[in-house]
Amino acid sequence: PSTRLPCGSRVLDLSRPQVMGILNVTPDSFSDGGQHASLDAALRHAAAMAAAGATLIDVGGESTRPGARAVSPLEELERVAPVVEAIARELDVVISVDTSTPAVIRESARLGAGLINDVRSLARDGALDAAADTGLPVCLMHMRGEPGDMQNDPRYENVTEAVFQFLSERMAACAAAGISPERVVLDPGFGFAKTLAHNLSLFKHMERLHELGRPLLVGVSRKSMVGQALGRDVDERLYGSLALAALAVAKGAHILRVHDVAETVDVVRMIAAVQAAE
Ligand SMILES: Nc1nc2[nH]c(SCC(=O)O)nc2c(=O)[nH]1
Repeated sequence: PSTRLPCGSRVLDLSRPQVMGILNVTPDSFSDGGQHASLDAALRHAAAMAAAGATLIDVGGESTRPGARAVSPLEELERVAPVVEAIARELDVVISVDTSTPAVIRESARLGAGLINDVRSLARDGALDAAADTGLPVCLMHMRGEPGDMQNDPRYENVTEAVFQFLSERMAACAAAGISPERVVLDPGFGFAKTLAHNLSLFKHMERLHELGRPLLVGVSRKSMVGQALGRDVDERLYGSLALAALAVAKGAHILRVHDVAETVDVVRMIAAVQAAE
């Protein structure tokens, strides 16, 4: 695939791995404890992540951790829009908006977002058209069901093949809606409708997804797969998250969605130093 990804007014250089900093603007986000609910705190956090080397900031107004309660489109818009507008004004980063809501997709694009990141792969009514109309790239991610029920005994014959098939189908749906494959980024959806065994197997066989011919985005930072594999609480998952970041880069991932930007940037730079050697 081309190593350049146009993201609105900016271009992302995917010839090297890019780090996407997570900015939760939800009152119940599991790892930030909703501390970024206020706009200036959110902007300060985004600025710190950009300074640490994040080239994308992922703004999410809906917590999609297992069991999270639903948020109304208006409430989601009120959380997200001011933050997108402020970051677009203040920072030189690609703004990714983590949303499934057509109104938020449209308004965020108008305010300067450069990437639509929908964990539901534009399944909601109007989402495909909204994303198509923005002209922005979109990240499609594998999930089954909803955050409220997705962890109720998920089963797969072969989880990697199921993810491959799902992403292939969603890319086709995008193409049919006028979103060309060149605008698509793919994501295995770690932690969404998957057991630990599913997450580990999917990670092990992640290279299979390169056969779809699109950049890969990987989000495993501080997730339960690290917690369950190591027996660590959410604020003790840095080392496990960095191990997975390194392995994802080794497996050809293009974008890493993380909480701990500075640490992950050093992992990426160290790997790049070795790969650049004679
Ligand atoms: N594209 C993409 N978007 C995401 N949004 C979340 S929210 C849950 C959490 O951060 O634990 N995860 C992901 C992910 O893995 N990929």
